Amino acid sequence: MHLFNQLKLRQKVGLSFGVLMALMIANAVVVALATWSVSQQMGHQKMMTNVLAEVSQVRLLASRFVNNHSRDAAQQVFQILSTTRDQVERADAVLTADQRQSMLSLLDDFKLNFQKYVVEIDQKAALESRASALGKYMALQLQEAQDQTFIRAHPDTLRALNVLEFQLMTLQWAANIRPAMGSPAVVDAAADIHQTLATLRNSSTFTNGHQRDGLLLFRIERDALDYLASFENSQRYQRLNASTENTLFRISDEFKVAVQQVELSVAQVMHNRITQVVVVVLAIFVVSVFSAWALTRSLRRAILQPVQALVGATHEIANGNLQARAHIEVDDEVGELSRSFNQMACNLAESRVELLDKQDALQRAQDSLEQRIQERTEQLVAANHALAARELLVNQIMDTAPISVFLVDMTGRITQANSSMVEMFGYPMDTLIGMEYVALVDPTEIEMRRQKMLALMNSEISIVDLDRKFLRANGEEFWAHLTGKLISGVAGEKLGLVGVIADITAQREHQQQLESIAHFDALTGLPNRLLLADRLQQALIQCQRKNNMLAVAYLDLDGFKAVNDSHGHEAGDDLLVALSRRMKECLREGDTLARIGGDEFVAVLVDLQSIDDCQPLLQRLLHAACSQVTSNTRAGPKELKVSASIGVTVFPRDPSDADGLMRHADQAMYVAKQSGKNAYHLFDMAHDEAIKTQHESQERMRSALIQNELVLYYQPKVNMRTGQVTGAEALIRWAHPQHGLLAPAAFLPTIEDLPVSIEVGEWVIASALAQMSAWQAMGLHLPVSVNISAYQLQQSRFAIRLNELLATYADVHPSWIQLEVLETSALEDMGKVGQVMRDCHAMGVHFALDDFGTGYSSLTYLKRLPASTLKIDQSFVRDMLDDPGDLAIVNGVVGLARSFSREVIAEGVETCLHGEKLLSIGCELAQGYGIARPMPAHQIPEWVANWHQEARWSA
Ligand SMILES: Nc1nc2c(ncn2[C@@H]2O[C@H](COP(=O)(O)OP(=O)(O)OP(=O)(O)O)[C@@H](O)[C@H]2O)c(=O)[nH]1
Repeated sequence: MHLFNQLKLRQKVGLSFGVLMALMIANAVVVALATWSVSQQMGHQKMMTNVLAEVSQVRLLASRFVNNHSRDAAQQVFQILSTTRDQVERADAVLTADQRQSMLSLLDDFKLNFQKYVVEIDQKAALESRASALGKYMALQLQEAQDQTFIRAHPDTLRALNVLEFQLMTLQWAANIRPAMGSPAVVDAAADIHQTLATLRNSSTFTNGHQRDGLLLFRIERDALDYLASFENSQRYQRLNASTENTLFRISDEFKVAVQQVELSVAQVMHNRITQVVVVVLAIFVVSVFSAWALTRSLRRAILQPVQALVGATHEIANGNLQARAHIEVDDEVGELSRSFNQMACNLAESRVELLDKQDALQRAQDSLEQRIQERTEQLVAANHALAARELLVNQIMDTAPISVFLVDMTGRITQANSSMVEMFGYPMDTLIGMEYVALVDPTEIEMRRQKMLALMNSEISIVDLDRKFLRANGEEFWAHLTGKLISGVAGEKLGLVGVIADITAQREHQQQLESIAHFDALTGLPNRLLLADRLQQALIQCQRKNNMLAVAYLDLDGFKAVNDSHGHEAGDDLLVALSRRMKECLREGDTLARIGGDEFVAVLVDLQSIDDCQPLLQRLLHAACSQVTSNTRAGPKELKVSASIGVTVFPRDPSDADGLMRHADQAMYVAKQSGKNAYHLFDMAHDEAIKTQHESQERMRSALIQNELVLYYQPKVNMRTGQVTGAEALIRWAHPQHGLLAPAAFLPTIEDLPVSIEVGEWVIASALAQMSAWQAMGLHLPVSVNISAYQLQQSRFAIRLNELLATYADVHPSWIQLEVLETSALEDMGKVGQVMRDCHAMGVHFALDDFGTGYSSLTYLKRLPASTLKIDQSFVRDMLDDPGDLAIVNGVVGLARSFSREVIAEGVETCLHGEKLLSIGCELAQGYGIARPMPAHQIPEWVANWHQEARWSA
């Protein structure tokens, strides 16, 4: 034990563990050996039991074979015998050599006897079979013999045969009864048969030598003897069987006894072995328990007692006795531990002193810290108060605003809201807080709005500003303006959104009202001009898409002013309202009726397939417009009635734009009015084109006047006889910027009878006067004639305007200007024109009748118009040398002039001959290419100075 104490703790534990392990292994080995030995014995015993069971099985099968000769049973017996033999041969551990030899010889004997028995049984079966066959054959023979005539003649023989038959049957019967085997009955039956056969042999028939009968009887006898011999032999085998059977069962009994003895001895061995095992195991168990107890005791002394001493010292130190020490005199780890512990206790005592010093310092530091905390806390409380006051203020401001202000976190839930939001949406504050913002919008849009809001939060867009529909708690929808802005924390991290919602329901209603006012007529409620323009535009797009037609009907009430004037404005209003309603009723869905002012309406008729489609609608409109209406007049309610004039244009036959269609419908309405009212008129495109062209020409000519593009050329007029230049005809030319110098025929017809032609005519007179004034200033006094159209001459203010122009150029004497009246056939009111000419004449102005002779009423003009000169048309002059008709006319005109005391001048003098001829007729005044072509004004003075008549003219 002292030695054990000297060991280290680790060694003590290792040693104890080793001893315990050795004991456990020894226990395990003993138990394993015992188990193996017992199981061996049990195996032997089981084998013996098997052998015994097989012996019983062999007995059983052998008995079955004995009883029913079952070939299967015999086969199994041989099989089991062979198995058992193998087992016995291999059982050298159980059986002694003698036992084994004796068992094997018993088994071999049994097998030999069983084989013999099987052979005997087979032979017996063969004999019995033979006896049976012979028996049947005998019966047939006996039947044959009994049937023989001769036998019937010998009753003894017959009787002997009958007896024999009976005896054979008896034998048969006796043999078939197994208990009777070998019994006296069989022996007696056999003796009787011998007796009967002897009787038969001695019978007379047998002996009489009737060969055939004798042969038959002899055969019967022989067969009967054979039968009997077979039978007896089978009986012998039956006896052999019985003895072999006995031998068999005896051997098997002996074998069984031998096996049982072996089994008993095996059981005895097993019992002895189990007893030995139990004793050994118990002994080892006791040794183990003792060893464990001894080891535990040693360990207790070596470990527990020092540890307890250490624990005691620890408790003492824990209780404040830092002088306590553990007194342990062992050399192991516990001893080391106690020494370390004692050292630690010393250190602890020293540290404690230091600690107390430090604790004092710490206490002082803590006091100062607490004071600082106190001060800081007071500051924080003050700051919190300020913050709370500020928050209160902000909340009050937020709650005062009539708008919803709220905060939304990054998941889209409302985290803060003002009281206006509670009022606006009708949710209690605690429901609003935590609610998803998107629950406030239209439920069908929730998912889309949620996605958009989350996208906004994760985007760079910091603010949204839009109008949107929201939903109150009671399900009521309302329009509001939403402003949403991303909010961030101090570190720039996104915190969510701040939202402001302002209810704009009233604003929108006001806006809708304004829109309504802007688009609808206040009196009738019909669309106004603005909305009409929009609808017409849309209708045109649809019409082009559907490839059909639409009509624009411009409707103006007839005589509406009279209603106002006679019955008052209110009555007029009533009438407008009632007629608007009726007219609207007679249109189709899709058509538009608009009031564009006063008593003017426009209907847009859509989806027409042809122009004819609009006629029934227009008829209905006319009918509705002239229906009777009861209106409140100044004199009380009265039946009033007006009618309407409608102008219609149809798109795309009229391919104009919306404005063009309106204008054309208006023009057509004007025509309807002109044609007697209460009717509709379809706009005429060709007519419109003509007017347009006329208008353009007029505008172009005005522009030419303004741009000074018109110029006057002058063609000299001469006296061919005297060689005097008598004047010049002013001929207009257009110095067109693109087309060059244009003759009057190129542009005057386009402005014929248009107001601009008057302006051009006046310009010609004014320019000629200006030119005359200029020439005069140069010393050239040259009378000038200008052409005046019938249209201009018929203007009521012509004389006045001429006077004004003459007054402008006062230095030019009126008698120096001559007006050549063109197109005299176009003069409508001869009396009026005559008066104008006389008025002009009174001013000193002379007239010439141009192209005289071309019109068939020229003579009337000559008679009634106060013209001092006749101008022979150049067409007659040019051809008079060849055409006697023209010459006759020229002659006639010259004669007329002379008769009426008028001057005559010929134009179209192209050659010297023309001049000669005219002179010969008596016409001295002339103009034409033969004299001079028309020339610019600046060339005239030189030409006048240099011109000389043809020598032949003066002759
Ligand atoms: N009662 C009423 N009269 C209006 C209103 N607006 C315009 N008027 C009058 O309607 C009349 C329309 O004038 P016109 O179309 O020239 O009169 P009208 O007698 O129909 O002439 P025709 O069209 O040539 O047959 C004018 O006297 C306007 O003063 C309105 O809102 N109410």
